Amino acid sequence: MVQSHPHDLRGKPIADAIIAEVRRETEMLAAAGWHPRLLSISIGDVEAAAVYIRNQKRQAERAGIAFEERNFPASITQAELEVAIRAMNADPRVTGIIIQRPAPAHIALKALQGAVHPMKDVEGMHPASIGNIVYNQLDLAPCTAAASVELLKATGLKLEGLEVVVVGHSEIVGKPIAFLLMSEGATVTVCHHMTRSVAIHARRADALFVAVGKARLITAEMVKPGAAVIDIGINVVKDAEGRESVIGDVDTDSVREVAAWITPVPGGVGPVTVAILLRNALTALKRQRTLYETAYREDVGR
Ligand SMILES: NC(=O)C1=CN([C@@H]2O[C@H](COP(=O)(O)OP(=O)(O)OC[C@H]3O[C@@H](n4cnc5c(N)ncnc54)[C@H](OP(=O)(O)O)[C@@H]3O)[C@@H](O)[C@H]2O)C=CC1
Ligand SMILES: Nc1nc(=O)c2c([nH]1)NC[C@@H]1CN(c3ccc(C(=O)N[C@@H](CCC(=O)O)C(=O)O)cc3)C=[N+]21
Repeated sequence: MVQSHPHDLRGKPIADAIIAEVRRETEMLAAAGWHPRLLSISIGDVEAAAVYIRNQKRQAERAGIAFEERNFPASITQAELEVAIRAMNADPRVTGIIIQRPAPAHIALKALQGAVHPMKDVEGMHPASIGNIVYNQLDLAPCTAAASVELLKATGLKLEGLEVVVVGHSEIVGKPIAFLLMSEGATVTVCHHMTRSVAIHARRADALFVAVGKARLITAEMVKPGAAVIDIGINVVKDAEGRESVIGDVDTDSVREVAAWITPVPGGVGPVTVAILLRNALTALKRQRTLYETAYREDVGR
């Protein structure tokens, strides 16, 4: 068990609160005959994603959402997968589709994500969903990005005018975080591998988001005293005895002395990411219900 520190901004209580709220709503929907059900697609060896899939399944069940895993052989083609996804799109019993990473090299994940119907895009990764966050419609955002912003909100800091720095600009994490924060009124600086001095930018930040995938990239002297630090990185490292452990992108022990809040890894962004996925599933189900009820309104089609 990892010890909790006074400056730690823990994800578990935030995730639990989101899941409890989702459960309350799924129970009401189920009573009206609307049963949320997620399908998880994994391709080939699932070892690297096994922990996340297990967590997703366990939390989905707590939230009153059915969760089914479909593992396809590594030899499956892109076209065959797209056919399978289209069948899930057309199946009214499927609320949402999750495409687990990593996938074999011959699979183009972006094209697969694009094959998921936007109404069933619970991961918020379809180009239409990404486009919506640019247009300030934030309710089906990419899970990890939304989770990171949710953690910042839990500090109670006012986002309007807040100086925020995001390190990393990937499509699934860094860029969506920047868009979400801009929508909330923050002043956002985005750093990446060509940024001349990440340290100079990072030190000005009231809130620092780090999504790079490099262990201990962010050290204490790069952090403004009193800042909130949201560590999204997941890195497997070995100690001197060869024991493996998971750490983030932030040198947590030194940064804890400077920051007012820091998200631990594990136990920070990860659990909230799963909770947001489930909240997205609820959002998707409610939209599907509205669509159905609109299409079959009495005054339509007569
Ligand atoms: N907790 C969670 O739910 C999730 C955690 N993750 C973790 O977050 C991390 C980032 O994931 P992801 O965004 O997918 O990774 P990518 O590898 O797609 O992106 C990494 C980003 O970091 C930038 N970068 C690389 N080196 C530096 C550097 N020295 N200084 C500043 N920026 C740099 C890259 O810039 P450029 O493109 O210019 O090279 C790129 O934008 C990983 O550790 C991943 O495991 C990811 C998803 C979910
Ligand atoms: N399209 C897509 N969507 C994703 O959501 C996505 C992805 N790609 N690529 C990989 C990352 C990783 N990810 C995590 C989810 C949960 C935990 C999680 O639950 N972590 C817990 C437990 C970890 C543990 O038990 O070791 C924690 O941090 O405390 C972590 C990481 C989602 N990802």
